Amino acid sequence: MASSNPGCELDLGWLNSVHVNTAAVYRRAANIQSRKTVKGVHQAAWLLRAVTCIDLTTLGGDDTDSNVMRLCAKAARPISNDMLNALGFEPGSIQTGAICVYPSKVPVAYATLKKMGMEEKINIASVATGFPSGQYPLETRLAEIRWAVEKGATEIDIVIDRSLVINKLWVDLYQEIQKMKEACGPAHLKSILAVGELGSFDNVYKASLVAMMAGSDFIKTSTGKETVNATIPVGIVMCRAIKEYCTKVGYQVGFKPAGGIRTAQDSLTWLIMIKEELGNEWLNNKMFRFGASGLLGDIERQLHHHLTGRYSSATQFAMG
Ligand SMILES: O=C[C@H](O)COP(=O)(O)O
Repeated sequence: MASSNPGCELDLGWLNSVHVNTAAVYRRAANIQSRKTVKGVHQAAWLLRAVTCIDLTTLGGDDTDSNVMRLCAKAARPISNDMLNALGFEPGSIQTGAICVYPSKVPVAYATLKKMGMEEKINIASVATGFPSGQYPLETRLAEIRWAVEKGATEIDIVIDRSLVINKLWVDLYQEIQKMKEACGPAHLKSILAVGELGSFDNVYKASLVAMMAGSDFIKTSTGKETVNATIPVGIVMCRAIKEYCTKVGYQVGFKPAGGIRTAQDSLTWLIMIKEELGNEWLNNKMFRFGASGLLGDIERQLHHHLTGRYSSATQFAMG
C-alpha cells in the first residue's frame, strides 16, 4: 500500500488567491489533443501501461454477484496470455490497478480475489458516501465507508457534497472530507469532485485544493453519472492543483479521471497530458488511475491490431 497524504491546515488565503485562466486551459488542452500519438511498439507499451492503471469498474443498478466475479477475473487477466506472449510479457504478468464497485459488492469482490490469490495484487475500490449524489446525512455516509473497509475495500472513492462548493462552504467541505479520511482507516481515500457540477474552473481548482488539504490520497474527476465527466481541460486544472499542492505541501497526490473514457486513443491522450503536466513520477498506478467501465475492450482491440494488422469485432473482447 502506498503512503497516505497527511493533509495540512485549511488555508483560506491560498484558496482566495486562486484564479484559473480559462482561455489558457482550453488552448493547452487543444494543443495536447491535436498531437499525433505514439505508434507501433511504443504505442503497445503505453497501452499496457494504461491497462495497469485502470480501475476496472462496474457501477450499475443491475450489478449482480456474477458480474462482479467476472470483473475480478478480467482484472486478474486483462490481456490474454497469447497476446502477452506475442508482446514479450510473461503470461499473467499484468493486472489492472483495482476493481471498482458499489459497497454491497465488496464482499463478493474480496472473496473472489482471495480465491484467485489476487487480493494482494488488485485493489478493491468501493464508491461510498451516497454515490453518486452525496446527498445523504453525514453519519450514514461515514458508516458506508466503515462498512466497505471492514468488508475488504482497500480504496474508498467518496463523492463530495457539491452544494458545499457551490455555496463556497470550504470549512464544511474540509471538515467532511477529514472525517471521511478518518473513517477510511488504512484504506486509501479518493475524492470525487463531480467537476461537471461545480460551475467553474476556479471552483474545480479550489475543491481540488480543499480535498488535498483534508488528506485525500487521490482526487478524481467524476462519478461517470454527471452530464459532463472527465475532460482534458478539467484534467489540466486538477493536475495544476496537484502540482501546486506538491510544491507547497510536499506530498504527491494521485489523479483519477473517470467517466466517458472509452477508447485506446483517449487513454493515450490522458497519459500524454499526465506526463507533460505532472511528469513521469505520476505515470504508474500508485499515482494515476483511469476510472473506466468500457476502456479495456478497446485497448485489447488496439493491441490485437498491433499484433495482427487486423481489427477485431467489438464483441471479441467483451468484458465477460
Ligand atoms: O468511477 C468510474 C466511472 O463510473 C466510470 O465511468 P464510465 O462507465 O463512463 O467508464
